[in-house]
Amino acid sequence: MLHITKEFHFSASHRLEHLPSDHQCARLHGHNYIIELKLSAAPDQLTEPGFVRDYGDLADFKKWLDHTLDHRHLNDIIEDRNPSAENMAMWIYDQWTERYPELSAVRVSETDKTWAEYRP
Ligand SMILES: Nc1nc2c(c(=O)[nH]1)N=C([C@H](O)[C@H](O)COP(=O)(O)OP(=O)(O)OP(=O)(O)O)CN2
Ligand SMILES: [Zn+2]
Repeated sequence: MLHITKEFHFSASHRLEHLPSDHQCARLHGHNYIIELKLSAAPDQLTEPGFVRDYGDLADFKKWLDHTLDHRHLNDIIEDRNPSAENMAMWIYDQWTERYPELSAVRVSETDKTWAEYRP
């Protein structure tokens, strides 16, 4: 298998529910998020130029990210689940798997030390 990844950045606020009230993440705070999309294909499925998919095709995702999540309060956008990094990774995967059938994983970083990954 061949795998490609591209990373995207946005900033947003959130507040995590179901945590003890003294947990720091129960309070309103923000992150400079990094999202990584991973796309995969078998060698015989590469496009003629030898791509899993042209990185440039992911411009749609960047536009959506800027419009939907950048400088927003995530609790207002992702209404059906707590906006943890894990839930964000699953939510983004579900929104984009139809548009990019080669999508194999979504990774979400909230801080420079943490990553959550969804790989169905
Ligand atoms: N498994 C998860 N744990 C935590 C999540 C999450 O989404 N999934 N989210 C948070 C907070 O929103 C935030 O990311 C804080 O993370 P944390 O690493 O605990 O915070 P710090 O940067 O302050 O950690 P230091 O160890 O002090 O650098 C919390 N947990
Ligand atoms: Zn947080």
